[in-house]
Amino acid sequence: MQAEDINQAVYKQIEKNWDNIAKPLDGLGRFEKLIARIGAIHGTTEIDIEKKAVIVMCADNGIVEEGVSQSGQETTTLIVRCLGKGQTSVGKMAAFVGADVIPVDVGVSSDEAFPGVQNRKITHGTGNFAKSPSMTEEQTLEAIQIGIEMVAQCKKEGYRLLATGEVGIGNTTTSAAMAAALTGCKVSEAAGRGAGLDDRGLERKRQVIQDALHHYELKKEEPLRILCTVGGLDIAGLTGVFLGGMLCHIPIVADGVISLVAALTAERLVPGTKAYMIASHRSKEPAAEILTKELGLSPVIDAGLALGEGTGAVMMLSLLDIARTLYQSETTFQTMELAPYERFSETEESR
Ligand SMILES: Cc1cc2ncn([C@H]3O[C@H](COP(=O)(O)O)[C@@H](O)[C@H]3O)c2cc1C
Ligand SMILES: O=C(O)c1cccnc1
Repeated sequence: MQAEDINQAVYKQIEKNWDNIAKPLDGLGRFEKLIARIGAIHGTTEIDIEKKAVIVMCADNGIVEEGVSQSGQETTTLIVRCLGKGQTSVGKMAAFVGADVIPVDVGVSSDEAFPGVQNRKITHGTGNFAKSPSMTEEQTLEAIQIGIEMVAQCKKEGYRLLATGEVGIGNTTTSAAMAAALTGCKVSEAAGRGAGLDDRGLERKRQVIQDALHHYELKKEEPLRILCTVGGLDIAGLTGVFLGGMLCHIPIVADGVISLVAALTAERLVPGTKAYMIASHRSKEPAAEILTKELGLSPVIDAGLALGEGTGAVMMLSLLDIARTLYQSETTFQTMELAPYERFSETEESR
């Protein structure tokens, strides 16, 4: 599979349209480029991001047995139960922003039927990668397929912009392990406190990841094996969402470290997929910065967010909406009877 290029002619036209808005050239900074990229992905200079949603992949992680999270595994079930009713952080924030929340159970350990959550359960939580690989290749591919299908379904339903989120206690451990394996960075540079781990816990988390990476001898060039071995069903599902964005021409706004590790996995599986990704924020988890650098993405919000569920991505949806409002507005040099700025040098680098 190869990623299709985004529409460069549309991108350039949107850049020009921005210059016609009565403001300093490039005054809206990276938002101008992001709106241009959204239009280029959609293939039109008319930016329509009215219908949007956050897809929240939910799954349990066997590695929690090793004491790598401040919370117990049962917490995932409690959060997912509330998520389906719109009662968690992402539900409240998405309602404010006008985005739908689409929660998907790809592997929560309990057998509970969660109203408001799509049941695509592959298995009841993953294996503990300190003892055996998290998932089989079959399970991993199934989760990726589900992510792609979710985006294809959203496309059919008229969604124009999607964001990623997750719920799964222990998933900052799977993410840090994957980030270290995919980039070759040190475990100490990748692993953070997740949802509030104390000093001893953080030490244990680093050791567990270190031991596993030593044991499995994962190579950077094996993204699928890395995902199967130390990843999780939520990350695999999100990898599918990013691939789906590229296949269906829908921009995907990435949340924090868990989403970003899925984003890098998607890019490694199908180079070029990153053109369809938008980074939302600079997560407090240290691996996030390494991952965005590797992807060449520039997160916009820098507020020490460490919440997950897709909350940072949902905040970014509202910022994109604000930028879009100005782009589509009548605040042009013509309507304001002002002379437009002129670009003296039209070289690519100067823009
Ligand atoms: C009450 C609560 C609500 C959450 N919502 C998202 N997360 C976030 O924290 C979890 C990952 O952190 P770790 O790897 O340290 O377990 C994920 O579920 C993530 O979405 C939560 C965590 C908790 C405790
Ligand atoms: O970066 C994230 O997405 C994150 C950080 C801490 C806890 N949960 C998620």
